[in-house]
Amino acid sequence: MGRKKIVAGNWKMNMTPSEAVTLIDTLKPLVKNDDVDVVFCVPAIDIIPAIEAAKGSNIQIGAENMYFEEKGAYTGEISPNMLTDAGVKYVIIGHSERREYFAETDETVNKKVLKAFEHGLTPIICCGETLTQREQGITIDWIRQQIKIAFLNVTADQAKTAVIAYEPIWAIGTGKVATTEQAQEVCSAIRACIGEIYDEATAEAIRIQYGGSVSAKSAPELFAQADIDGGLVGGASLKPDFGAIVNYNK
Ligand SMILES: O=C(CO)COP(=O)(O)O
Repeated sequence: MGRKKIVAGNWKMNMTPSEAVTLIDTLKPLVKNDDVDVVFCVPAIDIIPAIEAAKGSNIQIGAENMYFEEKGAYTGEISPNMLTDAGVKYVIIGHSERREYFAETDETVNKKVLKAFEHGLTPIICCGETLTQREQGITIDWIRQQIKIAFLNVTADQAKTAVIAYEPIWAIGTGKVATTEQAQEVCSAIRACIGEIYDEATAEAIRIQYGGSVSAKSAPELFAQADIDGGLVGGASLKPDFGAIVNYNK
């Protein structure tokens, strides 16, 4: 049994609530594809209007981040309960921009991943190397470390339902997409690492996305790779192009 593809948009810090509704109305008819799970990860303030706007479509709404505590004195943070109560199913954890600008670490990523599973949220767990790391030949070592810490104390049953997004930092927002071979090589190493931590069945079940300058042009070849189960799309998820990316196989 094959893994179902999953294509997620990461809107980052774009779209006001009213712009979110307009964009979803525009994209709704373009992102129909029974072969693909379609997720729009939107800013927290857009979640409620986005869920309303996406009703009756195949679009699921995700969050871009959440905190790892249940509630309390954490000014500015969003709790897992707030997300599930609003109808959110997916949450991006540990995006490289969160790690770079908001001091997230492999350890906080792990806490958030555990908390997401506790609440029945599917985490989209991000990993990726810098250009320097790639040039120094330590990409696979680095990614394995990120994965091993992110999955500490995660059970095999939980891991089977997780999504991992491999996003080379040098390919994000740069128009520099990793070559198909580079992307497949790392996604295959991630699957092997999951196999080592858990077992073959877990490695086969987990879904691994590629992210970094994914476009309507690059998506078909990327998503056809054995270990690439879809994409996490930034810039192109804000445009009608996203419809073509979701329909990469048509
Ligand atoms: O960071 C990304 C998705 O999370 C990728 O962004 P771009 O598609 O804009 O390169």
